[in-house]
Amino acid sequence: MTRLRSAALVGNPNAGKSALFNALTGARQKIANYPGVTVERKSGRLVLPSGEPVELTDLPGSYGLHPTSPDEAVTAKVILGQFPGESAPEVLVIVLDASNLEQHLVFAQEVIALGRPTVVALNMIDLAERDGLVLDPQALEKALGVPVIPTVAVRRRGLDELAAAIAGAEARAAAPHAEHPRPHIDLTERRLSAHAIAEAAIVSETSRHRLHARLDKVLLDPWIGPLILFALLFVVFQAVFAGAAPFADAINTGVSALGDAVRAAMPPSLARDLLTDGIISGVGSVVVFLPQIVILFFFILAMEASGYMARAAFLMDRMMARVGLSGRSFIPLLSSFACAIPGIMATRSITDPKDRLTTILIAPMMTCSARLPVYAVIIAAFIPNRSVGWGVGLQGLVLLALYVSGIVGAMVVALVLRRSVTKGAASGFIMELPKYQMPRIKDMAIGLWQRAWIFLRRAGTIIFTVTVVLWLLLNFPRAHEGQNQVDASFAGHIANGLAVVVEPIGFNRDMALSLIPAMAAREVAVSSLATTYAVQAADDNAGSQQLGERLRGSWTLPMALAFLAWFVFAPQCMSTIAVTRRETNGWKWPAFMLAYLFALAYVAAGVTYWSAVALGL
Ligand SMILES: Nc1nc2c(ncn2[C@@H]2O[C@H](COP(=O)(O)OP(=O)(O)OP(=O)(O)O)[C@@H](O)[C@H]2O)c(=O)[nH]1
Ligand SMILES: [Mg+2]
Repeated sequence: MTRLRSAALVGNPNAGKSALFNALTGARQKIANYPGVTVERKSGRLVLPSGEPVELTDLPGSYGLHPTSPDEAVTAKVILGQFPGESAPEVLVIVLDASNLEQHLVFAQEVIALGRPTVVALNMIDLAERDGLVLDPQALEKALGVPVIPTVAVRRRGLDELAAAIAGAEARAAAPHAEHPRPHIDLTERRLSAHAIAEAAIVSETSRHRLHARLDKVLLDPWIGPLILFALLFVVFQAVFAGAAPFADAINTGVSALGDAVRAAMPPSLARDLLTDGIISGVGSVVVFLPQIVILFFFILAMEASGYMARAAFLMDRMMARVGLSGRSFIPLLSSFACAIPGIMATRSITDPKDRLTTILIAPMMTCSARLPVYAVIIAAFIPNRSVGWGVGLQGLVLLALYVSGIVGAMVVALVLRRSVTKGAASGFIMELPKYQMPRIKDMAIGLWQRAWIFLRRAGTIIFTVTVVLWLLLNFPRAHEGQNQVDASFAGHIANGLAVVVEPIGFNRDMALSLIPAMAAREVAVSSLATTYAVQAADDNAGSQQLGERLRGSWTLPMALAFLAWFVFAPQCMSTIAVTRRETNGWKWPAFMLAYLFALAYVAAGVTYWSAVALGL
C-alpha cells in the first residue's frame, strides 16, 4: 500500500484557500468574502492526475509563522509539523490573491524560505483582470523560485495544472539537493522584496477601482453607513415574515393533513397518539419555520459573499470600541446569528485573549437561528399581522426588536465585563476589507441548501428525540378517570416543581415545561409546547387546533412577551456550553456564562411581564 502523501494550503486570510480546497477535494468547507472564516484545519483527499491520492489540508489564513492568535497558531504548527504524532505536510501550496499580490507575498516569502517543496497558486486572477491588472506568472515564478500556477478557484480554472504541479513538487522533494533552506529574511526585507516582486510581475495596471472606492465612500460613511446597514437589517426582518408566509402556510397545511391522514388510517391507540400528538405535531411545528430560516440565510449569505459583511464590521468597530471590544469581534458575533457554536469557534481569530473571552461570553446573546422558530410562533400568535404605516409590518418590527434587544444586551454586558472580569486594554482593529464581488448563484444555492439541511437534520434527530421523550413523560403514568393527563404525568410533576420558580415572572406550567427540553435545542421549546397542547387537547377532546390558537387560548399577552424576553437572554443549548468549555479550557467560564445568562433572562422576563401587566396589555 502506498502511503498517503500530504499537502497543505497556506496563505493570507481571504486568499481563496477554502474555495480551492473545496474545488480540489469536493469538500464543502465554508467560504465567505471576509478574512478569518476558517479557524480550524480540515483535511480532504485530492486525487493527482496519476491517480495517486494526496491528503490535502485547508488551513486558517495567516500573516506569518509567528502566530498572534489561536487560529494562526494552528497554521504555524501544521506547517512546522509541531502537532504531536503528525509530520509536516510534504508539499506546501501557497495561495496568493492575485489582485492583492504585494501584501500576500510577504507571508509567501516566509513560507518559501522554509525550503520545503512548494507550489504557488496565483488565485483570483479573474478579479485581478476585472480590476485591470495584467500579471506575468513566469516573472513571479522566476522571482520566487517555485512553480506558479494561475487559478480561479470558484470557476475551477487551473486545477489540473495545480494538481500536476503538486505532483511535480513531490518529485522534487525526493531529490537529495532540494533540502537547502534559503537564508532567512526578516519582515522589513520581505516587505521590500514583496514590493519589488509584485512590481515585476504586474505587467500593466489600469485603475478600475474607482466604482468600488465610491461605493466604499458611501457605505463606510460614519453617518450614512450605519443608516444603510440598519435599513438593510430592517428589510431582512420584514422579508423573513412577509416572504415566508405562503410557504409556511403550505407546510402547515401539509403537516395537518398528514396528522389527519394518520388519525383516519389508524385505530385509536397510544401508538397513534405518539405519531400524531408527539411526532407529527411536535416535529411539524418546527419544520414549518424552514422558509423563514432559508430567507434569513439568503440575506446573510449574500452579504457575506458580496463583501458587505466586512464593511458592516468596519462600521460596527466604533460602537464596539465604545464597549471595549474591537471590530474583530464582529464576525464571530455575526456568525452567532446562525449558531453560537461556529461563532464561538470564530473567536479564534481574535488576538487579544481578554477580547476573545468577552466575545465568547456574549456570543449566546446574538439570536441564533434556532431561536427564530420560538420567536416566530409567539409573534404569529400574539402580534397582530398589520401594518404600522408605509407598508411596514408590525410582526417584522417586533422580530427586529428582539434581535436588537439581544445585541444591546450583549453590548451592555461587554461593557460591564471589560471593566470587571475581563479587564484589559482594548486592542485596535485591523481587518482587510475584501473586494466587492457579485454573489455567485451556485455558491448561494449550496450555502442555502446546507443551512436548510442542518435545520431539517436537527428536526429529524435532536428535536425528534426530545419530542418523543417528552411525549412519553407526558403520557405516563396514565391518568385515572377524571384526572387531567398532564397533571398525572411525570412531565407534569417536574413542571410543577419548576413552575414555582418561574411563576413570579409570569410563566405558567406549560411554559416552564418547555424550558427544560429547550436546553437541548432552542426549537424544542416550540415542539414541546405543540406536544403538550396536543396531549392536553386529546385529553379534553378539544380536537385538532393549530399551535397558535392553542397558545392564544391559554396565554395572555404579558406572558407571551415575558416568554420572548426569556429567550432573548437565556443560556443557549448544551452544545454552546460544551464548546465554551472547550474553547476556554475549563468549567469556570461556561459556569459563569450559564449563571449570568439565567439571571439576566429571569430579570428580563420578569420586568417585561410586570411592565406589560402594569400597562394593561
Ligand atoms: N472571483 C473569485 N473569487 C474567489 C476565488 N477564490 C475564492 N474566491 C472568493 O473569495 C472569498 C474568500 O474565499 P475563501 O476560500 O473563504 O478564503 P480563505 O483563504 O479560505 O479565507 P480564510 O478562511 O478566512 O483564511 C470567497 O467569497 C470566495 O468565493 C477566485 O479565484 N475568484
Ligand atoms: Mg478558509
